[in-house]
Amino acid sequence: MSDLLTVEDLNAFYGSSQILFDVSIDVGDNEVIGIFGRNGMGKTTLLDSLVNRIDRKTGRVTYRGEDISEWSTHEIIREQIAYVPEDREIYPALTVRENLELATPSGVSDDVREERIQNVFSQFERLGEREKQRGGTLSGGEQQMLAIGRGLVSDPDLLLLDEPTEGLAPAIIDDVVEILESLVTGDRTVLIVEQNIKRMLPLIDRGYIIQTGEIVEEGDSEYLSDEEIHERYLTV
Ligand SMILES: Nc1ncnc2c1ncn2[C@@H]1O[C@H](COP(=O)(O)OP(=O)(O)OP(=O)(O)O)[C@@H](O)[C@H]1O
Repeated sequence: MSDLLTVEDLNAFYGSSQILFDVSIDVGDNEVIGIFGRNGMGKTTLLDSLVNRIDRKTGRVTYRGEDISEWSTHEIIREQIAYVPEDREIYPALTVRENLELATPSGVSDDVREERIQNVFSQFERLGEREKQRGGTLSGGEQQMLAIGRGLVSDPDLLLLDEPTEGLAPAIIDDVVEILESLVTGDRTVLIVEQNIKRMLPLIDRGYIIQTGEIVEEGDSEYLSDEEIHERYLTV
């Protein structure tokens, strides 16, 4: 399997605070990778660093063999890397369809845009049924679906998902896990950041655990299912 994304010795800073320390990870083509850790450990900062939404960083980020460390966020997103942030960033006053239309990259023809929106609707039927409903009136799970749909209309080669189950009621988490299951089957490459390791383990191929900005464990889903690891790094 070839590497799609490689991160080497990443150090990330907000102002004078260092948040990440020598983080190295790799993501192979078609792999589903998890990054797990408690609140405030640096998971979001890692994703933000990949797309350069951060004050300052050192280290190297390579995508398809090309060094993208110094690229702007806009240039990185244009390379088919879609980022679904934790706060979802949907437009509450716009309809589901308008949210999806706006997220489709400019330069895509009307036909292709429509095809991609229809693909999202066939993957997430509930969104199709609510096509004309405003984003802000959707349930938490549906808003997460829409946020992921907004990522998918760029037809990404790599999807970055920040805490898709964060802040959702348990029944809605079930829905989101189901959405993620349908997302990770097939040939998609996904990097998921989560606290909820137990729900994510069945979905991922491999994962990393991050503790105060450092990678402290890595392994396949079987290795990461060890309760001792959960107690040490994940249970609050
Ligand atoms: N914009 C910022 N300015 C300064 N410090 C920040 C900023 N964003 C995050 N931090 C700090 O960086 C550290 C890591 O935060 P980060 O959001 O990456 O953690 P996380 O593991 O994603 O946790 P959470 O689940 O709370 O999002 C925290 O101490 C946080 O306070």
